[in-house]
Amino acid sequence: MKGRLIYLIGPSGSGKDSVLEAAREALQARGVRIARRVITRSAEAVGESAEAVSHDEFDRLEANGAFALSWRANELAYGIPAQIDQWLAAGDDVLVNGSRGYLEQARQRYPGLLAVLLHVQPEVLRQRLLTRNRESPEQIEGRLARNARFDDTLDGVVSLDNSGELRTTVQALLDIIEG
Ligand SMILES: Nc1ncnc2c1ncn2[C@@H]1O[C@H](COP(=O)(O)OP(=O)(O)O)[C@@H](O)[C@H]1O
Ligand SMILES: O=P(O)(O)OC[C@H]1O[C@H](OP(=O)(O)OP(=O)(O)O)[C@H](O)[C@@H]1O
Repeated sequence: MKGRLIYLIGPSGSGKDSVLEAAREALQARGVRIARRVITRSAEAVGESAEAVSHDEFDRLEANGAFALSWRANELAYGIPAQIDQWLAAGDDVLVNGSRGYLEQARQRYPGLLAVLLHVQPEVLRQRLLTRNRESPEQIEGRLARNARFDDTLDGVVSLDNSGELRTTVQALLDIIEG
């Protein structure tokens, strides 16, 4: 039986990376694989959950079919390694840190995907982006402005609130996955 693609999305700063890291052990214990993204972001700004490459290297990888999914946003390019198709074919569930803007394309390739939309209250979101201190103030404003395009427009997604404690969100995510 084929595995299920779990496609975690939400505004920049809503906590996708944090939730993935906090849930990593529990997910692995349940046999859920977590895809490591490839991103054209500077190496210092990428942790365990992503690999940094140059724009040229990204384009080369993409042209060579290295990605199951790839998209561009926030002046960056993001790729999900093609290896996830082997995991899914072997029957494993796979969790990816996805993009709202790319949801429909992802659905076309993986019709049965489970989309989980992380959200936090707007004032909390701005504060978290500022506290994270990874982007410039202009880039933060750009990311907040990008959200307006997605308000209430995402069909067929399960909502997951991350306004409170991380461990509460992790438990709720595990509940969603276990259905
Ligand atoms: N539940 C939470 N409570 C408090 N801070 C959080 C919570 N979730 C995430 N954060 C913080 O918010 C910031 C953005 O989280 P991050 O995981 O980088 O978001 P994303 O990957 O969606 O952009 C980080 O500084 C992170 O430590
Ligand atoms: O279409 P959107 O839903 O707006 O998503 C666009 C991209 O922004 C986020 O990544 P980003 O590199 O910004 O990671 P971050 O969320 O950790 O900031 C998200 O994971 C997507 O890759």
